[in-house]
Amino acid sequence: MAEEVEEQLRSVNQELLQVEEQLEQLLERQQMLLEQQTELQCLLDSMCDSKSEHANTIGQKDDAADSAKTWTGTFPWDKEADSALLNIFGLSSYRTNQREIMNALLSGKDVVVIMAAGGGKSLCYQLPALLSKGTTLIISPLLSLIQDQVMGLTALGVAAAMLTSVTSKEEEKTIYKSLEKGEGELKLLYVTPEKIAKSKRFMSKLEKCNHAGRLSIIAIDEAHCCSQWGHDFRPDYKSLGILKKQFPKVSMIALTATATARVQNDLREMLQIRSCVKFVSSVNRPNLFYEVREKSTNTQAVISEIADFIKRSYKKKDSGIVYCYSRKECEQVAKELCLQGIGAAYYHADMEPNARSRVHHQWSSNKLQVIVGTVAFGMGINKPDVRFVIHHSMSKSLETYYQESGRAGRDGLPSHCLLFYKPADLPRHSSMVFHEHAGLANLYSMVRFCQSKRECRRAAFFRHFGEQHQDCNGMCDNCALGGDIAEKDVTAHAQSIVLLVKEMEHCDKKTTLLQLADSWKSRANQEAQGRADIKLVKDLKKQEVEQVVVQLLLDGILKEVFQHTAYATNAYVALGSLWQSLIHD
Ligand SMILES: Nc1ncnc2c1ncn2[C@@H]1O[C@H](COP(=O)(O)OP(=O)(O)OP(=O)(O)O)[C@@H](O)[C@H]1O
Repeated sequence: MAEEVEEQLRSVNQELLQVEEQLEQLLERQQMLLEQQTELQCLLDSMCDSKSEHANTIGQKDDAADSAKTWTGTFPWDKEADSALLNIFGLSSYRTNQREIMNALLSGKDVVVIMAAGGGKSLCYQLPALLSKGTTLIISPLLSLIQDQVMGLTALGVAAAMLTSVTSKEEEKTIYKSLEKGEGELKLLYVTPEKIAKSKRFMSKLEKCNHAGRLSIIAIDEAHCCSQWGHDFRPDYKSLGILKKQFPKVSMIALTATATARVQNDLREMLQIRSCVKFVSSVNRPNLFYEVREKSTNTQAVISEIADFIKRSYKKKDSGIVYCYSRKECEQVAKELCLQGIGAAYYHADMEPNARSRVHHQWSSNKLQVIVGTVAFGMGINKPDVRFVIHHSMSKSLETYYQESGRAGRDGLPSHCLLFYKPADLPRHSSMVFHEHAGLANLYSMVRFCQSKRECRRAAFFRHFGEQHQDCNGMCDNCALGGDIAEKDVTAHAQSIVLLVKEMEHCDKKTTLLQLADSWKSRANQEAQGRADIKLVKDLKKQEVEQVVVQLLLDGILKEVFQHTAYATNAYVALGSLWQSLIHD
């Protein structure tokens, strides 16, 4: 009798365990669906926004949704603006939306600008700053970016200054006098967001400047840094919401090259400019050719392929950038490229600032053909004639990749963006971004881009940024060469990989992505001995098995889990919530 009860108890316990497991899986699935729901709602909102913007152009009046068309007419400052454009900036005409943005801003509107890398965002606040009475405040995330801008403006004879960690006490005094008492001319003042977040003294001077009617415009550069959903969230940007509260009458302009619908909504919310005028230019860069190549597991072979590509395609030694994942890789790749006769030098955050700016300067002045950098070689690069950007490893998100590759061809001439991808690069990336908000989701969108052998690369960008599809004109590998793909049905392989993980989990064994691919391949080959139905396994190369595993991760059938050791975060593979449907299909 007791044995029977014990047996029943065991069975109930077992079923309870299964129920708990299923509950956990359902909760995860719920979380994933909730995130998707928010994402889709944002996308829908932004579509409605642009619909009402369109309605506005054909006659309906809606203050919150003005369109570019509203801002094309004649304005009192036209003459003065045209003259400053030519005589100060040396430019003969406006680029798309620049004039309209200026008109909206000078009419007292708050403005959000999404404009592709190299589109000419700076002019959108610099020109209005010169036409306005008083000082324009610009918040920008990086010291180097600020230094470049102030140097450029000063060379044009514009009264620009910055308040940063490298500003001398003397300069600071002059700037504060100008803000407080209007002494001396100060048209543009650049600060980092920390100044707004942490300096009460600065905020009180700004208050006085505004009180005297001398704070004309507030510009937020790289505004995607406001959003946790963006690829480069900066906590100090969170405090910028105070600006609209404190200076409600001062027009604000927020600018970025990349913002999904969700990021756009987020930054409008954060900056308290919900009823702003939005100017969204296309993310399309028609002159860039996008290509993803399979990356060899042999380090030397990858570098040789990069060197061959550069030597064969750019006989005139045109400028280029090679992005690497780590500082060590940067140094190694630069050294190898030099050995293969290419003028290259590395650039990363571990270098002396002087050495870094020397390398940057040599490259900018064409004394050096290739700069091999980490992400530290980032914002503020405005060399127009970069003919190629090569990624030795993928970026951590599609937005980051769009920005980095977008440094090619800012002059509008044909340029090449080449990315080397191998599935084995995923684990080190994922353990790096795991702690970031939406880090894994952003990384997976990058991996989807790399894994795809069919979809137009541009279409992936359009979808990601919620934009309508435009013709690629054969300017990506999948459109240009898409016909030659050999298809393999890997359903059976995928199912047996999932079963292997299930078995491992049952025995409480952990496995990394690469170990899993390895152990599955050797086991499957053993099983295949003498069995016709699983012969296919032998057809798969190791990289292809890894690709199948990665695809299972992207589809949520497998998931990455992370564990801390004393030294590192290790990524393991576990079963995701959809495994049952895969097994039972
Ligand atoms: N109207 C114009 N006519 C010709 N060139 C222009 C015009 N406006 C801007 N440019 C040039 O385009 C280049 C890019 O401008 P800017 O640095 O403002 O781009 P950006 O949109 O801020 O790019 P990023 O996001 O990469 O920083 C600069 O060299 C600038 O002088």
